[in-house]
Amino acid sequence: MLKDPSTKYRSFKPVHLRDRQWPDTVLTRAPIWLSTDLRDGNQALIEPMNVERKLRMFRELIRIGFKEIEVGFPSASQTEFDFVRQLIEKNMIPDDVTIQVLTPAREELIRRSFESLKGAKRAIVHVYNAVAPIMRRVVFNMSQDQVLNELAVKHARLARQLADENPGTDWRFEYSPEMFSGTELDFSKRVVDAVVEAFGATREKPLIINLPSTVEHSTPNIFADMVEWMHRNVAKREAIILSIHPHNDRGTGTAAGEFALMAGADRIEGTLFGNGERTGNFDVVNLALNLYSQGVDPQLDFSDIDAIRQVVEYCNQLPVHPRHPYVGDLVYTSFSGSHQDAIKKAFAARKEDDIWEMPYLPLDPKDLGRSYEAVIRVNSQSGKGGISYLLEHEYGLSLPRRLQIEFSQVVQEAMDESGREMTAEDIGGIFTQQYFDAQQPYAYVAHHLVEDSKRNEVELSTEIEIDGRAQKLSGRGNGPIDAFIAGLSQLLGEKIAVVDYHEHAIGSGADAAAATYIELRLGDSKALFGAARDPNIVTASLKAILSGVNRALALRGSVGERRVA
Ligand SMILES: CC(=O)SCCNC(=O)CCNC(=O)[C@H](O)C(C)(C)COP(=O)(O)OP(=O)(O)OC[C@H]1O[C@@H](n2cnc3c(N)ncnc32)[C@H](O)[C@@H]1OP(=O)(O)O
Ligand SMILES: CC(C)C(=O)C(=O)O
Repeated sequence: MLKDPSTKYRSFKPVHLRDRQWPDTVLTRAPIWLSTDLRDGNQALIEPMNVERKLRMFRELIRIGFKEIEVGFPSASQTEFDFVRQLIEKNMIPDDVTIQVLTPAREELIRRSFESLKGAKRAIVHVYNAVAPIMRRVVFNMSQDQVLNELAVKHARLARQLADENPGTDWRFEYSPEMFSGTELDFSKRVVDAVVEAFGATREKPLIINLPSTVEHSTPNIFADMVEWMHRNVAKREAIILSIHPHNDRGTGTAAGEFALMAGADRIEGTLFGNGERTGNFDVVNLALNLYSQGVDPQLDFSDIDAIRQVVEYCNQLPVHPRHPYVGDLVYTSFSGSHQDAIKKAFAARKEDDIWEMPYLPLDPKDLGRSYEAVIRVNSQSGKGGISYLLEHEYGLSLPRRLQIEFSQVVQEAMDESGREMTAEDIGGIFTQQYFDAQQPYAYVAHHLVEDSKRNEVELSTEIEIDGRAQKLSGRGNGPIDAFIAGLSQLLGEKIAVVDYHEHAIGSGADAAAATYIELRLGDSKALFGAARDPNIVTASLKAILSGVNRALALRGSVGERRVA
């Protein structure tokens, strides 16, 4: 019988931390950020960045506001080495930015890394070695004590010594017990305590201890428990800047990062949009904007997020997914009808300085340089709310509710036929064709209005065309609409009843026009709308009536039977 294949896996173990504090913590300030786009991100690319792409990324990271940037792995290749040299020799590192380089705990590679940093004003040398049982057993064939002494402590001392031999640079150090998330906590603590001593870290000159979930293999609360355990148990917490470096193998890298900061970490390493090994590194943009959406200044500038995405896509030669948090093409877009309706109503109710409270939109797209136009898009899942939102935002047409319902059926039919998404332009085109252009067979030409103030009435003379032939009409009434309806009813030989009337201005000043929507009933037909726009408000009303009559006749299929006086 076949064995259940899942039995080859082992579940992760909980951490015994009964009085854990992190679940009740709220993040109220930005962490220290380190971008590792140029190192961990770069080492995961199909084609690693050349110097030109690395420079482009470096400049973008500075523009965004990163103050610590891991610029490479200079002992890995000449390109990596040359890039670090170029930054230093061409004086390209701003005074408030510190570059960092990564090196394994291996003598020749540490020496080469120091060589690459010659002449730097400031630098962080980041040394790592794996500490997990699997690596001790199958890669190093070393005991815990050997890993601690022969890899970690020995190379920490070497790095310290090389720094002392090059006093022209303001050196800082970082140590990562690689695969921390898969290592016994008491062993990680032993290694960290020993390395803190080897570097001679103090409160004044702290060591960055970076705890990676090199591979994420537990729920994010477990990683947070491990970080809190370290935060509370390391011997010299005051001499440590506690950093974390989550990956995203289980899809919970962001949660792991947030929880670990709540658990006591001061600093976090990640990449823009989460590029990195396998399913990626921790996504800095994701956390920064999560903080921002809670009213916390992330100290990083994502106000033109699409421009940043373009640079990242160019440098990494990898696309960002359309549903990627905060940046994807579709993340501020609502297709479903009830969502569109709620967004439309909330935008209408919102005042300029209100707290952002918007259904289905956790963050104001404008803050990231995105526009509201993309918020609502229309397909077969959409309803009247989205359709009328687009007409209002793109064309300034504010349809009355019953016309919204009537028009959404017209759009639905068109969509069922085409089976594709409708753009604002498509919808504007359908509305124009259905309502504004409904001037056949009856078309407005001119009118003359005389007010009879004694009788409180008006007399309206109108010239229209019927299938291109001129026709004069006249009528009296309590206003121009009433008077026109009287004349037109006589011409048609049918009663025209006005059910509803709405009018509003579009634009202002010399370019202003009136938009008029009139719901009417021709004879015993069902009520429907006509609509028109015109700089003259009376003309707009008369055209809207003709639009309604023409639409009613077309619907009835009785155009041929109309009576002409
Ligand atoms: C989780 C992380 O992201 S860590 C960063 C990983 N990033 C990278 O590896 C990208 C850049 N790396 C490289 O360019 C290369 O791998 C280098 C320069 C680091 C090393 O290259 P090489 O010497 O050719 O070794 P290789 O790439 O095969 O790495 C494995 C070797 O390093 C050894 N090694 C790793 N760490 C150590 C250490 N601290 N001390 C001694 N040996 C070590 C391994 O045991 C293995 O040796 P073996 O081949 O004798 O079994
Ligand atoms: C070197 C360390 C920080 C690393 O990249 C990892 O463990 O993922």
